[in-house]
Amino acid sequence: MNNVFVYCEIEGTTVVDVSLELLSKGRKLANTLGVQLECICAGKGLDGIEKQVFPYGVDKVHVFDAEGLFPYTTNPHASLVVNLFKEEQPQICLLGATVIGRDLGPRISSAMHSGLTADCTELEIDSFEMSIGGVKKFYENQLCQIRPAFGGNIVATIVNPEHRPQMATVREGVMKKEIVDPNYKGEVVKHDVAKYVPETEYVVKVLERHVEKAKHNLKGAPIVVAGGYGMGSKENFDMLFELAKELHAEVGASRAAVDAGFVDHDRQIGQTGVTVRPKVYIAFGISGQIQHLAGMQDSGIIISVNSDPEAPINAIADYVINGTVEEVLPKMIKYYKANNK
Ligand SMILES: Cc1cc2nc3c(=O)[nH]c(=O)nc-3n(C[C@H](O)[C@H](O)[C@H](O)COP(=O)(O)OP(=O)(O)OC[C@H]3O[C@@H](n4cnc5c(N)ncnc54)[C@H](O)[C@@H]3O)c2cc1C
Repeated sequence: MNNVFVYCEIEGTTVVDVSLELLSKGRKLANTLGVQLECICAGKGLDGIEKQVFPYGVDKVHVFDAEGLFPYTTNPHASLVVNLFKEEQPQICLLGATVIGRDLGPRISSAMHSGLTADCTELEIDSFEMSIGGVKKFYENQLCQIRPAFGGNIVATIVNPEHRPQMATVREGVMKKEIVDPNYKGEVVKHDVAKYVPETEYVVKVLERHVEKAKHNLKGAPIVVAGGYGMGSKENFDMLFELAKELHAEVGASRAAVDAGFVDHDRQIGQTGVTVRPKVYIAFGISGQIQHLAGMQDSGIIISVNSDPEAPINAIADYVINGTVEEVLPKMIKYYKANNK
């Protein structure tokens, strides 16, 4: 009872990355609280699904396996989670900030009369004194849901001290996926789906599905070369793609570069884009606003190429090249081309 729960999103019969990342975070939160980590896997043909989640330290996996639970539709999944939560009374529930998580999360929180913080960038356990309705109280071991607010101008810590479960969504790539023990063994509970999902909830039937293949591997690339508004043009971005080819890297961008039409939106890095953690991140003409840093600050080595020695990104960079992209990029391409021969 009062454990930490993660709703695992399943594509076919595979638990998606964002859910595995949340299991890793959930394990740490559960350890701090001294409780168990449980997860929900709902879909079709889920025999052996537990093998995918146990290495992340899951103590109990709730399996709901039935025709009609894959592909995801809102009502049956909301119904099974809410009915399970009424029995289990979790204290925390984490979901991916994905299309599914954004659809499901509010329905669960509304049914449970709880709160939900979307797009958290960090989750911590803390205790504090707080005054609600003029009454001061000490709240122990609360989930602190941290995220940028007011257009990214402040970083807010949101708490939900009076209601349970404390619910948060997190975007893919924000938390780190970490195996606790490849041989970790928990308990598998196979639920009778009909007990949790009345027949009347199957109101939508998916007739056809089209899953787009990712055009690039920005999230998993060991080296990312990213361009900002300082790149100046789409043509200069072509040089970035040329450098990326020599370095076996992927090309990323700031939102200003995307908005200027220099590069496709799916390459945007940051708070409203992809989160990356490459071994090496080279930022060309990126100033380093907080929303951009949110998506790359955990990179191994950060190199900044900027004409402004005072650019904020230089403060977190390991190496700074003070110069224009027009000067520096051709030299780097020439150097790596010569060395790759
Ligand atoms: C709610 C919200 C969400 C956001 N989400 C994101 C997000 O996910 N990702 C993101 O990136 N931004 C995001 N932003 C926008 C963010 O605030 C910044 O506006 C943006 O990151 C700036 O991009 P930039 O650094 O490329 O451009 P600028 O801030 O204009 O910086 C350009 C830099 O290039 C340098 N420069 C200029 N010319 C040259 C040259 N020839 N050679 C070398 N250097 C040069 C300049 O010195 C400067 O440092 C968000 C904003 C809001 C309000």
